[in-house]
Amino acid sequence: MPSPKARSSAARSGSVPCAGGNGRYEFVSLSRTPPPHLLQRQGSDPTAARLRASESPSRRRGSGSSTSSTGGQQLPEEDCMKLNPSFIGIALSSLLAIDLWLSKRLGVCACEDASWGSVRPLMKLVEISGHGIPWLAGAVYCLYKSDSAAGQEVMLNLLMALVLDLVLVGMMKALVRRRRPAHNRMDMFATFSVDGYSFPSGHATRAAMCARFLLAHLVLAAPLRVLVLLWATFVGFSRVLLGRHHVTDVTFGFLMGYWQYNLVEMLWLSPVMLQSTIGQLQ
Ligand SMILES: CC(C)=CCC/C(C)=C/CC/C(C)=C/COP(=O)(O)O
Repeated sequence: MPSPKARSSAARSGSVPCAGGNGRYEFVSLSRTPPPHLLQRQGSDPTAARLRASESPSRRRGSGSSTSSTGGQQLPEEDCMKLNPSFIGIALSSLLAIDLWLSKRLGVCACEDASWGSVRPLMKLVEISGHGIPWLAGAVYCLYKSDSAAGQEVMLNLLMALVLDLVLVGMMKALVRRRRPAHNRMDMFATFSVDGYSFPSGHATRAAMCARFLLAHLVLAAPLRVLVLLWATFVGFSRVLLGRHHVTDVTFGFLMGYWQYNLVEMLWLSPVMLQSTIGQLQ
């Protein structure tokens, strides 16, 4: 075995230890051509195979053929590519690892025994405030009760926005099929089958979209506008605290909800348009 000192100097010089035929370790430089006796052994040595695989693609291409020939062994190019992860691949798996770790650390209300388990009932109230059913019921009730054409128009479009949100989030969840965090307890009120999936958070999309909708179409005093923004933020944050979602599910949910409001504005249903559509149908 090399001494720790030998190992650290090897790391500095860009060389790696490799088991020699007599059981002793020898050092091979990654930047220089290995001596012939080692080249021969690399053909069947797994350590050497890893070294070849981690060689940069440009160096491999430099060999002038679609196969790398080292020590007389022909190695298919695709095999090397599989073992040599791209920068984007490494960045994505690092982000995923941070996401899993952070989501687990923040899931402090995931059950009653968790560190903030006592506030779980309060978090579940926040969860209900962002659920689809109260929002749909509220929009239908306000549409029915509204006696002005402008009020009816706004409520009709809110209803359309809520249905659009359910459809888009359902499609996205079915497409991505990311599992909810392992520490989540599936005790949610009224869910669809796709709600078994985690990405994106439907509560976060709805909170972001409805907050934008209310701020744009209701005349609210400044403290109420701040309250709407705080509510939307808290709904998203509570998803992670309850252990329902990963941080990235909520972040993406907010972005998607923000964008969904743009779509609602584009598809805005006006009374004139509705009348002409109904006229065409008759
Ligand atoms: C009228 C009707 C069919 C309403 C359906 C409303 C409904 C069940 C919405 C699902 C809301 C929900 C549980 C979304 C999941 O949110 P995440 O934040 O956990 O993704």
